[in-house]
Amino acid sequence: MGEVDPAFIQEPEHRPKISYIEGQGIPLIDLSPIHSPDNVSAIEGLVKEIGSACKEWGFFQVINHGVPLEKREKIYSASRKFSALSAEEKSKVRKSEKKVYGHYDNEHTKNVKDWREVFDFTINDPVTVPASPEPDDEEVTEWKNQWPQYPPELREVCQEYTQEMVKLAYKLMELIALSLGLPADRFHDFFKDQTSYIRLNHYNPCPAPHLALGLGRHQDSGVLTILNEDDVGGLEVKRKTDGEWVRVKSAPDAYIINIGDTTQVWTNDEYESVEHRVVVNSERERFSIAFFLHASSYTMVEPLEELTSEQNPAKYRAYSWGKFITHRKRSNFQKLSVENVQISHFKITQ
Ligand SMILES: O=C(O)CCC(=O)C(=O)O
Ligand SMILES: [Fe+2]
Repeated sequence: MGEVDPAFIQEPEHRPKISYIEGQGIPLIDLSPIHSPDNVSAIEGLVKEIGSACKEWGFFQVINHGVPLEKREKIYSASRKFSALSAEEKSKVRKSEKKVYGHYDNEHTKNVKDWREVFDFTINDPVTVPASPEPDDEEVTEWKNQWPQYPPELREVCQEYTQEMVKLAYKLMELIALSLGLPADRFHDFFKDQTSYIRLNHYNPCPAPHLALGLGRHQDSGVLTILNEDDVGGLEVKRKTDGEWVRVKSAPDAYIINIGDTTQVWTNDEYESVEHRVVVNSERERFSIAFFLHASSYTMVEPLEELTSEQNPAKYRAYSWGKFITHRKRSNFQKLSVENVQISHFKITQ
């Protein structure tokens, strides 16, 4: 049994189990119909599948998504090269409270250290956001990317990959809108100046995988996440039906999609954002790439009017997306004595 710094050790109830349940039930959805949009009945079938997946799991996988394999291979290759650089080299693009994108290996989830390193970049560089989380402060600031010298192609392959993610994200949001009985383009306006970003994840082999987690349990705070993982595995989803952790077994060439907190609020809890975490192992390193679809910073997030009624009143107060992310970014670099800002803080209690 290996030993790790106590900062990584999870409380006993959050440690991974030795044996795990493989998430066979996680829906696998074939997106082929989106490439022939005139086939109305195929689209209708797809919309139904997406709707049930969002409702029952909050997680699903998609195949025939249209993202060229070559673009994904290129970004993985650059990500591997970057992760192999010396700590000193990587520290040149280190994330900090002021420089919020770049490399980081000291992240905590719920105050326990994660066994991973990340490289983050915003897809709209620079992105304009509030200068502080203070509600009355109207000042804005810009968050900019930091690109390393090596590998030189990193920036370009990331930009190419971004275009594919944005296209797929819009398609998925159209299907989600239709599944809620809304016009396909209902969500588009929220993304004019989107604050979406991409995270290249790297999980090293861990000497104590029974005590630590690659990434502690959490929900994604944005609209939707589009994740690709290599063949190592480790992502676990908290099954809605019984609260058990189940392992996602990624299908070849699939993307794993999950609903985020913003969508939960927009849909007034119709589609819930589900907890997930990453388990590590002692033998193989793991890479994954996550695209986080986020609204424009000036968006006020609140249940959509069409999805609320007298019988189903709004369950959340409106909150500013820009203030929310500014709050989150600030607390990422401080040890927390109170819980990070969550959508539950905006819940209306009757
Ligand atoms: O690496 C993974 O499989 C999941 C990463 C994730 O959930 C996240 O970065 O929010
Ligand atoms: Fe996540």
